[in-house]
Amino acid sequence: MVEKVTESIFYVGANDHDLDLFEGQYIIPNGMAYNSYVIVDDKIVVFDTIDKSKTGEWLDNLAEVLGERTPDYLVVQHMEPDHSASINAFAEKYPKTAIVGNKKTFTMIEQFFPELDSVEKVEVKDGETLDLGSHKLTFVFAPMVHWPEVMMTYESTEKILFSADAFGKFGARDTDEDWACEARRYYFGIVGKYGAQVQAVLKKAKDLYIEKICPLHGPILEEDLGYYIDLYDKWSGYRPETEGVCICYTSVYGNTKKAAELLRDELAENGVETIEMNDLARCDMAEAVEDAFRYDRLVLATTTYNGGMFPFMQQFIDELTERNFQNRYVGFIENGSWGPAAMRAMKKELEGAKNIKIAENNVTIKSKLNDASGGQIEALAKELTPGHMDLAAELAEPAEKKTEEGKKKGFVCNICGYVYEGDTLPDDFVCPLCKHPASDFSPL
Ligand SMILES: Cc1cc2nc3c(=O)[nH]c(=O)nc-3n(C[C@H](O)[C@H](O)[C@H](O)COP(=O)(O)O)c2cc1C
Repeated sequence: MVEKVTESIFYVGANDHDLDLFEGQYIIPNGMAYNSYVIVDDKIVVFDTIDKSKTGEWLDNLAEVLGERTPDYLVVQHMEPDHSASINAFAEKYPKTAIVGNKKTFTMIEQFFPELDSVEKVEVKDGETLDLGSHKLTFVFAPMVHWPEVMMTYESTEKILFSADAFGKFGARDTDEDWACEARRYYFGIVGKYGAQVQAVLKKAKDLYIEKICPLHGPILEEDLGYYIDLYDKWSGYRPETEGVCICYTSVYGNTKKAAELLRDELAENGVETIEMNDLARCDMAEAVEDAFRYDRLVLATTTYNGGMFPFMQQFIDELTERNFQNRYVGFIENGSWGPAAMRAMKKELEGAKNIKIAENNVTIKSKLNDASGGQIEALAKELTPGHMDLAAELAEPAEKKTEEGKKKGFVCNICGYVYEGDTLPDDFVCPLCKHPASDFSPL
C-alpha cells in the first residue's frame, strides 16, 4: 500500500500474513510488515527494497508514486533478504538508479547478487551527507544492529530517522496491537546480543533532533519518541524495564509445575504484583526470553534429566546467555527423584553472566513437594519479594577503574560484542573471539 508520510515522503512497503516463521524461528501471529520509503525531491531516493514474497506489490507501489520518473538513488540500509531480496528486480526496472551503501553493503551485494556488477554504486562513509534538493541525508552507521553493514539515515529537513531494523516490531501494519510487547520480543530475539552496539548508535543519534522514526518493520513512530528511545536505552543497557518476577519452569509429571505455582502464590501473598509464568515446553520461547529481560527477578524451575537439566531449560538459558543476560536476581527450583543435579547445572550456565545475584534460599524437591521443600519455597518467596531494579549498582565494586573523563575507555567488536579495554586499539589487533580485524571495532 502507498501512504503519504509527509508531502514529499511516501511509504511503499507491504504486509505479509502468509509467512509462518520470521527469520526461520519467530512465530508472527499478526504477520510482518516490510517497510520501504521514497523521498521525492529534485533527486528521488528509495530506502531499501523488500522481501521476495512482496516484490511485485512493492514495485507497483513505487510506480504509483514515481509515475514515469526514475529514482536517482536506492539507499540500502540493511542487506538481510527481508529487505534486500528485490534489489535485482529493482535494478532491472530502474537500471540507471545508483545504489548507495557502505563497503560492507557492497561486499554482501556481490555475494547475494553477483549479476549486478554493472549498476552504479555510491559508497558512503559514516556521517557522510547526500543532498536531494530541499532534503539532506546523513548516513549514521549502526554496525551489528543487527548485521555488520547496517546504517541508518537521518533526513534533517523533516527531521526523520530512517532507522533500519531498529525500533521495528513483529506484526503487520494493518494490525492494531500494543507496540511494546512485540517490539520487545523482536528486539531481544533479533538484536538482544548487541546491546553495546545499540548503545553506541543511541549515543550517535542523541544530538539529532528527530520528529519521526521510520523503521523497516512495524509502524512509523511519530509521537512521544522519548518513550521508544528510553525503552531501547533500557533494553540495550540490559537494565530491567519493570519490577516483577518471571518464573520459567519445566515439568514432566506436574510436580515441579506445582512448586512453581506455589511460589507464585506465596509471592502474590507477599504483595508482588507482577508475576509471569512460562512453561518452557509449551510457551513461545521468544516470549519467555522477552519476559526474562523485562523483569528484575527470574526463577528457573526444572526437573533433573539424565543427570543434568531438562532440555527446554537448557535451551532457554542458552538463549539468555547468548544475549548477554545480566543485572538480574535469580532463584532456582530443582526436582530430582534419585540424584537432583539440575541446580548445579543451571548455576554453571550462568557463571559467566554479569551482575547476577544468585538467591540464597533455593529449593530442592525430591519427586514431589513436601513440608521441607514447601518451607524452602516460602523462604525463596520471602527473599524474592523486594524488587532489585538496579542490581548492577547494588553489586557494583567500589568505583571501577575510570579514566579522567569518568568513563571506561575501550573498543567493542561489531561482529561479536567482545570488549577490548584500553585507550588505543593496536592496528594489528585481531578479535580473540571471532578473529575479525581491528577495523571491525568501534569505540565504546
Ligand atoms: C527422562 C527422565 C530422566 C530423569 N532423570 C533424572 C535424573 O537423572 N536424576 C534425578 O534425580 N531425577 C531424574 N528424573 C526425575 C525428575 O527429575 C523428576 O523428579 C520427576 O520427573 C518429577 O518431576 P515432575 O513431576 O516435575 O516431572 C528424570 C525424569 C525423567 C522423565
